[in-house]
Formats: sequence, C-alpha cells, structure tokens
Amino acid sequence: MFTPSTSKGLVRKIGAIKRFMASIKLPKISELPVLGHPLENAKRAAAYRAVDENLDVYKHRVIGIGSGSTVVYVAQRIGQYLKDDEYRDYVSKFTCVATGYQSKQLIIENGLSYGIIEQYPYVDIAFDGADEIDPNLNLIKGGGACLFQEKLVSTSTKLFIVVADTSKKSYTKLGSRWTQGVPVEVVPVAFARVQHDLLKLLNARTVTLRQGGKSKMGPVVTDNMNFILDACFGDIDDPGTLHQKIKSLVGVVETGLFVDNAYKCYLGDSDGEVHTIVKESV
Ligand SMILES: O=C(CO)[C@H](O)[C@H](O)COP(=O)(O)O
Repeated sequence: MFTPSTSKGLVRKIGAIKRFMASIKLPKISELPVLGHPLENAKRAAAYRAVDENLDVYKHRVIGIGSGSTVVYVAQRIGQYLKDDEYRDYVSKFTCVATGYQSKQLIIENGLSYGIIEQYPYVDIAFDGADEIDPNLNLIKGGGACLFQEKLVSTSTKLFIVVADTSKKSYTKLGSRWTQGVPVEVVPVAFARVQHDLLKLLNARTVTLRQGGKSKMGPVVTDNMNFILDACFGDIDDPGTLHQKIKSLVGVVETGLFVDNAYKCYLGDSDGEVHTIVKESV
C-alpha cells in the first residue's frame, strides 16, 4: 500500500538519483577504458574527437546523426554531454534528425530528442561514417544501405563531419579500397533496367543486386522501400561526373558518391590517435 512514509522515501530516492545524475561529468578522452577490439578503439577515438571539436553545445540546435558502426560513438558522446550538468540545459534543447531507422534508435537510446527532417530541414551540424574517403574528401557511402537519407541530411548542413577508422582512407582514387562497388538506390520496379544501363551505358564492370544474406532472403529493402545495386567501376577518375551520369538514369533514387559535401574527416587508429582531413574552403 502507498503511504505518506513510502512517498517520503520515494522523494528521497528521486533526490539522490538526481544528485547522482547531476554529478556525472563528461568522460575525458584521455581517461577512457580501452575497448576489447582495436577497431572499436579507432572508431570511438574518431567519433569522440569529432564531437568534442565540432559540436557547439551553445549554438547548435539541429544535429544530424548518420548510420553505421562508427556513428554509434557519436550518439554516445552527445548522450554523455546531455548527462553533464554543465551542458544538460543546452543539449536537452537539441533536436536530432536521423538518416534511417538505426540512427533513429541511436538517438532515442542515448536520451536525445528525435525530430523529423521534414520539420527541421536546416541542420546545424551532421556526423556520419563512410566506406571510403579520398584525399579531397569525396566519399563512397551506402555500405549499410542508408545512402539516400544520409545524402539528404549531409547536404542539409554546411558542417558535415565524417568519422571513420583509418582503413577507410584511400590514398588515390575512390573505388581502390571499397571494391564492392558504388551503392545505388533504385526504385524496385526499375532495378533490372538500371542494372542493364549501368553495364551497357556507363560501362560498369559488374552490377549486383544487394541481397539480405542470412538475415533476409531476397534483396535488401532500404528504409525507403527501395533496392540497392552495387556497381563496380574500378578506380573512379571523376566521382562528380560518374555521380551525375548514374543519377540521370531512370529509376535511380540516389548514389553513394558523396562529392564536395564533407567539411572535415576524423580518422581514428587503434592506439586512439586521430588524423584529420579538412576541406580547403567551406
Ligand atoms: O554509409 C553508411 C551506411 O549506409 C555508413 O556510414 C558506412 O557504411 C560506414 O559504416 P561503419 O561506420 O560501420 O564503417
């Protein structure tokens, strides 16, 4: 039964929890425990540094959260700011827009407020991963099949920050490290036609309809109910022109070539070292 004494106890407990929460401080990067897998250390190092150096807690209000395994640490870090009493009042006013269901879940799991891009079409800053990054900050994205909403969010901000481990850096041309092909999101009914056009008109070496594998029989269906074709062109000389040509095919929704879009890239290695690539001008 609920009595005044149990209610007093409850109030005391809530007070204690609040005091405990208020005492949580943003963990210092230099004091973080080492993670079990070297690659996870690399991803966390890049993501935490990217957030610490670019997120303006006092000015930014609409934050884009991308997809993939590296961006998990971005959402985690922003969640840590939310718990710190120095930043809580500001971070609690953030609205985070997502690039798909995974990032929506990340936003919610980290206690951040989720908003839809239809209501927040201007994004102050966006963070996302990449599958390959060239020296000019052109990217291949879409390894996780989220490329359309990733492009929507990343082109809705001037501050698009990329987070990755160093294995994603290409020293020469896009397509030299990410060899499974450029992801192309297509309307399902048009997939065979686009596949044919990519091979015959744009000279793709191979074009594969991405399959769900063990977790789903048949083609991968994106968050927008489309299919993904992986089109392999070898080393890509001119990503901008290739993107335009693919985009002009009937049935193509978006390509995974992100050209002249990223502002800065953070590449982490397993020792926790982080290297950056910065775009010359914004
Ligand atoms: O483009 C993406 C999903 O469509 C991801 O950002 C990209 O695949 C990188 O993922 P990860 O951080 O797991 O390496």
